[in-house]
Amino acid sequence: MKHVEGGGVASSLRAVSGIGPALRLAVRSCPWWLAANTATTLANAALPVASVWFLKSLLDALTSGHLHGFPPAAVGLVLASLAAAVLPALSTYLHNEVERAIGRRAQSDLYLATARLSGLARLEDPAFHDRLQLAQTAGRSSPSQAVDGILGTGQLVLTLTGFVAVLVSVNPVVAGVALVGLAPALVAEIALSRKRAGMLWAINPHQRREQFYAQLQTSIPAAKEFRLLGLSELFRQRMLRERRVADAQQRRVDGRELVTQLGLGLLSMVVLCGALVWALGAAVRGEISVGGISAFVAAMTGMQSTLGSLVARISLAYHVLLMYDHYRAVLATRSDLPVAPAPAPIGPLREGITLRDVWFRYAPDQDWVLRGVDLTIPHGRTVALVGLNGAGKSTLVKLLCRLYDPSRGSVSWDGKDLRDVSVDELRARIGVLFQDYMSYELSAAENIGLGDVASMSDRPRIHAAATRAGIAPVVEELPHGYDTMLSKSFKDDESAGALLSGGQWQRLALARTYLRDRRDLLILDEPSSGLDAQAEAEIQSGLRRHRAGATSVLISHRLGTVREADVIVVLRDGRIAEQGDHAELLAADGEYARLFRLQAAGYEAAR
Ligand SMILES: Nc1ncnc2c1ncn2[C@@H]1O[C@H](COP(=O)(O)OP(=O)(O)OP(=O)(O)O)[C@@H](O)[C@H]1O
Repeated sequence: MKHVEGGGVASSLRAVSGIGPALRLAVRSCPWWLAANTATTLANAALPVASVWFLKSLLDALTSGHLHGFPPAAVGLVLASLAAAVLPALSTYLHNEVERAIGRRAQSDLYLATARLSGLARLEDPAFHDRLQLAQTAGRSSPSQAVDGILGTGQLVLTLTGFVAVLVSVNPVVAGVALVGLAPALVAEIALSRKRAGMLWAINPHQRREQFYAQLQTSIPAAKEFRLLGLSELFRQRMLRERRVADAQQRRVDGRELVTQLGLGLLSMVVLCGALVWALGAAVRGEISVGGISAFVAAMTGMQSTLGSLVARISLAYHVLLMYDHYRAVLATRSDLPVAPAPAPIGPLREGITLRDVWFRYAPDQDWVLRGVDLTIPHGRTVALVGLNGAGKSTLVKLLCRLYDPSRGSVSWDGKDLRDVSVDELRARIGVLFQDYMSYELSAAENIGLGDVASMSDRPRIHAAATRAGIAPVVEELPHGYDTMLSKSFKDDESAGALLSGGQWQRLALARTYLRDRRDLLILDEPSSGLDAQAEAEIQSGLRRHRAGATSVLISHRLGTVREADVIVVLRDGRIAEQGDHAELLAADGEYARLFRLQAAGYEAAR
């Protein structure tokens, strides 16, 4: 589906076709508030014309001597003034309520849509990120602005019709000329809206980079290197450079807007002056009454300002719809992982997981990361993956979790291709500690409990997982034990914040993985990389017990950690270079033996 990037008639039509979905969203979000808001808007629309009409009747009654017409006109004028005093405030209140309700609903729908993207590829696409950023802003405000635009346009059209009716009753030709004279404004404003939407899309990558540089300068994780390496000035300059590029594009559109507005202002002045000259001439010739002159002048200036507002409204609504198109595009984004029409049930692992001639690259224009991998992970066994940096170990793990599909070949679970089973069911059977695990700015208990959301409040299980990962004593010493916030940004009086060391965070992440110990497949990608020697030894023995009889995949650069694995697979440049158990690989005297001796020599030399 092609979406609006700021130009072209087809994309404009697409944007306008967003009116229906925006209105449906509004109705679903808050039907009653919306109905009340619509009613006050319509009442507001009738007020200015009613006032002009009551004033005309009043003046005509006074000047013609037909005084029986005076009381109803006076009462009408008072009531219209009262309503004019009350309705705007009521309208603002209702409008804000509608805006909040739609914003909540739109935000919820947006994040439901992004959660449906079950793989990683879309989130790694920069163009998708640009769109997502615009969609986040547009999702919050555009649907309610679109409703505003429609209601506001309706209100102004109603008011305008009233003024035109008054003018036509005085002189139809002048009314027609005044209306036609202002048509160019609409065309020019719409063209400007399109330019502005296109500019916003074009500057998005610059704004994203600007935000990135800005956040870096105050981020806690970056603060040490920034201070030590003196990086603040470099990134401040880069931030400003991106800002200047974005500002230059904004300035160009602002300049165009300035010229257009000046031209339109001039045109509207000419039309108004012409009408006034006619009205004065007609009054001198005695063609219109005093009430008629007052109605004409009021209707003419009213029509001018209403037309101006109408043009601005329409162009704003158009701009909002162009932005809303990004929101619709995100909602319509299909998952990067095709969903099987009738997913096969996936049971507990009985035989094993098989990779058959698996080729994988992250994008068609990038190099292959895995090149024809054939591998079996038998049920109840531990398979270790080793190899140099960039060999493809973590990528293989991501394919096991179906975060990507292989570009060629297949991964199967007891013979069932992962593409044919439900991705949620598959992931429910896997426990993983990723190499780049998350450190959540939440309480210690939540950091562990997230491993199994259903057990978030199961304290005995959380304690058991923490004990197994060797982090329980540290957590118990924290100011509020398991309820301590592990953050300096979100602490409050009830949950004083504390920060952990790198190795302690790693143990906490391991505890989170242990909470999923009833799963069929356990994957540990560098589980002890940040741990001290004693901690590593404790973790090793814990892991040994934990893995006994379970199917697991273990990645580690410390070859001592993997020597007990049933099968050790050495990956080199995305291919399996060799596999076997520790003794077999040492006897083969290949890459593994070379790396193992290299590490052992390091320890020997240190003695
Ligand atoms: N999300 C990604 N997008 C594009 N390329 C990627 C991505 N992740 C990894 N790569 C590339 O894939 C290759 C293999 O990376 P991978 O993380 O699988 O290696 P690894 O064997 O786990 O390395 P290490 O031992 O350093 O953890 C690398 O060249 C890397 O640049």
